[in-house]
Amino acid sequence: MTEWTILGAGALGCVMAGLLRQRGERVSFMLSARHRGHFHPSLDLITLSGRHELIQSQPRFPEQARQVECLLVFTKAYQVLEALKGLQGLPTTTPIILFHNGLGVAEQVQELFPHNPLIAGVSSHGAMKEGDWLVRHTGKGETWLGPQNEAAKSWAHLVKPLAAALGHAEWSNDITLHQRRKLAINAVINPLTACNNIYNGQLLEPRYADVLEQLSEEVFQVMANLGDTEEQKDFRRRLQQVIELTATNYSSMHQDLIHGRKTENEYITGYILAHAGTQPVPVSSQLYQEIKRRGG
Ligand SMILES: NC(=O)C1=CN([C@@H]2O[C@H](COP(=O)(O)OP(=O)(O)OC[C@H]3O[C@@H](n4cnc5c(N)ncnc54)[C@H](OP(=O)(O)O)[C@@H]3O)[C@@H](O)[C@H]2O)C=CC1
Ligand SMILES: CC(C)(CO)C(=O)C(=O)O
Repeated sequence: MTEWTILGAGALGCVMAGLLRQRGERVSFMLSARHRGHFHPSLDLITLSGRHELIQSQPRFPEQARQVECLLVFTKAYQVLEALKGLQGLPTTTPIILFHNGLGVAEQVQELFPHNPLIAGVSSHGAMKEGDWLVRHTGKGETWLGPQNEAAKSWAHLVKPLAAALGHAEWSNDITLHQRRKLAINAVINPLTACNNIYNGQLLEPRYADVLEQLSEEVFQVMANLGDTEEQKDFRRRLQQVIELTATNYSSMHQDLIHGRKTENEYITGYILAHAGTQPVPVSSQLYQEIKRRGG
């Protein structure tokens, strides 16, 4: 049985580790230097039904990269490269699966590990960190995997154990489409909620109707120019659904900004700006600059 090594023991990485362990999968965590010399307690996973489950896993450090069989990367987009640079001993046959939000990182990972199967993952599970080694699974979602290079094309079988553990996992040969569709939602909800200091559901208040409309239009047009054939009404319906489903949540960008952490602005709204071409994207530009100005 393959051992899944999780790089990024944060909210989502810990929930995924917990779900895999619950199905009897072998799981280890590739930890950052700050965990060295510390006692590594069991992970306390609060399930969707509110039950606490203690999860045992194997701690590992970068010098053990040679032993990694399958690497699942759950760091923030801006942490991926730094975290992977420490794993130069990784066997060239080990698949690397990137789960961060936003786009633009995989190309750099490909340069760093040109021979490894490189897979993109898109997950809509919800996870929240409530303390040290204490995470809450806040929402069950879909998980899509797909190849980012030639070497990855023969790894579709990975979805079978993942589907058994996560409830859903599917392989898509057009994973970029899934990534862009998720990014489009994030590019509307995240910067608007972060800059206005509101939870997701407040976007449906009449005072945000105009800006929501303008930003949705900008993001939709950029994606359409990139070749996405989704109709605008379907995009708006999807957006509305996510806002309603996550109405009481603060978006990840809101939480990062309010806690003084770096955001994924560069990989979400930055991606929209970088791919706008000649299309004007004034709302995205303004939000991008505002988040930067506030240190995010
Ligand atoms: N949370 C959610 O519900 C969802 C999140 N996502 C996406 O998944 C990604 C992860 O999100 P989330 O789990 O919330 O983020 P977190 O910040 O909770 O987790 C990231 C983790 O990565 C670890 N990390 C950073 N650098 C390194 C390194 N060099 N070596 C080892 N570990 C490292 C951090 O550990 P340390 O503290 O030790 O530095 C941290 O625990 C993001 O891109 C997010 O947008 C996608 C869907 C849902
Ligand atoms: C879907 C959404 C917007 C939920 O808050 C999200 O993915 C995020 O906050 O990053």
